[in-house]
Amino acid sequence: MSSAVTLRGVSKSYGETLAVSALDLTVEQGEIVALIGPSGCGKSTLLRLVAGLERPDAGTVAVGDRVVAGAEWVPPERRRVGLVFQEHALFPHLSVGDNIRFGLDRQPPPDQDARVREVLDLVHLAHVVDRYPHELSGGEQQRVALARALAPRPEVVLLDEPFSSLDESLRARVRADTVSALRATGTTAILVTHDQTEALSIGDHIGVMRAGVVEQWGRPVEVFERPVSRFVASFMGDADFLPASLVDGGLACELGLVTIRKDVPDAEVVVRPHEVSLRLPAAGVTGAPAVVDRVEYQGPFILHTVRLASGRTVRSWQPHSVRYPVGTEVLASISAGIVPSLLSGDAALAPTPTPTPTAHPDR
Ligand SMILES: Nc1ncnc2c1ncn2[C@@H]1O[C@H](COP(=O)(O)OP(=O)(O)OP(=O)(O)O)[C@@H](O)[C@H]1O
Repeated sequence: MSSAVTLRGVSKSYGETLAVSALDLTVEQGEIVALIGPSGCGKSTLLRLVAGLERPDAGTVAVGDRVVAGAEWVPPERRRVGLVFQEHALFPHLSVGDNIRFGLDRQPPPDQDARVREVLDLVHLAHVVDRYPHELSGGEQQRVALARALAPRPEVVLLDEPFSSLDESLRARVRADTVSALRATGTTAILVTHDQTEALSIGDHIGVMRAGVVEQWGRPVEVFERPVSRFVASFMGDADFLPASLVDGGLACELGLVTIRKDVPDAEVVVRPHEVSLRLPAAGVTGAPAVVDRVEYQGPFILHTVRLASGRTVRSWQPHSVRYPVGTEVLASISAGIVPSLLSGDAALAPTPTPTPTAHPDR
């Protein structure tokens, strides 16, 4: 598979601020990539560098096989890059059809008309071709913006928080329409988002950015289940950190044995709320004694925060039907089949051999 976008050693500063720092990135053709990271980490700057709205101070940017920044400079309008921003940025005085036709001015008018119909069909908005932007809902405007970006058949579409101005239920629908339009046309896309669920659900790859660099690049499951650092573990979902110590069978945290390896005495264990089981004490039930400290109703789940004997707390999602009142004594353990990530300092350790699922240091 050939690359659609390649960045090599790309840096960009604004005065004293290093927005993007010696960054390497390869996006394959047809992929949807989600970039996520805290505010100010350089996500939008990266998109602007690919679009040609900024020039890199160092490094090269290529779109397809063509270098567009670095040794060469190709202006934005000749990069075959489509843009969709948070603010829909449609021309208010042009109809939907003319907004889309705007980027097709080099094609004969009959071809333009056919393409306008085609891209509006893709986003299920053929019926609004003659309306003006103010006659559309926010979600419709965003889908028209996508149609306009797709119309000239770009090599890559860059989407900068395209759904963030939409309310939650609409966002899910527009997101699904966007993904299916991108997939149907095989268009490569780089999407900037603040929303972890969005990144995990639509990215073929996710780049977790921090301070101008991509701290982890991986498939959603890798980024979520095998974070490379404390930062990624805490940024991509809720995580609690428990110190581990050496016991007879390997390395254990307060919730039980986590690995048979013994070579990392100062490790910490990363546990997420869906990985922690809580059960009421009974014969044959094992786990670390804990007391329910806080209970939050979260719709499909009930988040329980429990205090362990050490005074540390961990969170556990319980199904809708289970709600232990504050003060309930429970036994907490890492759910069967879960292999928690381990940290040494701020860096993750490579995946480790697992203990037998029932092992617990207290029993
Ligand atoms: N035109 C500019 N002039 C000066 N500084 C800038 C400019 N654009 C961005 N920056 C700075 O560069 C850094 C990266 O900004 P960027 O907009 O790329 O971050 P971001 O990750 O997209 O943030 P957000 O999620 O808040 O949109 C920030 O510190 C920002 O203040």
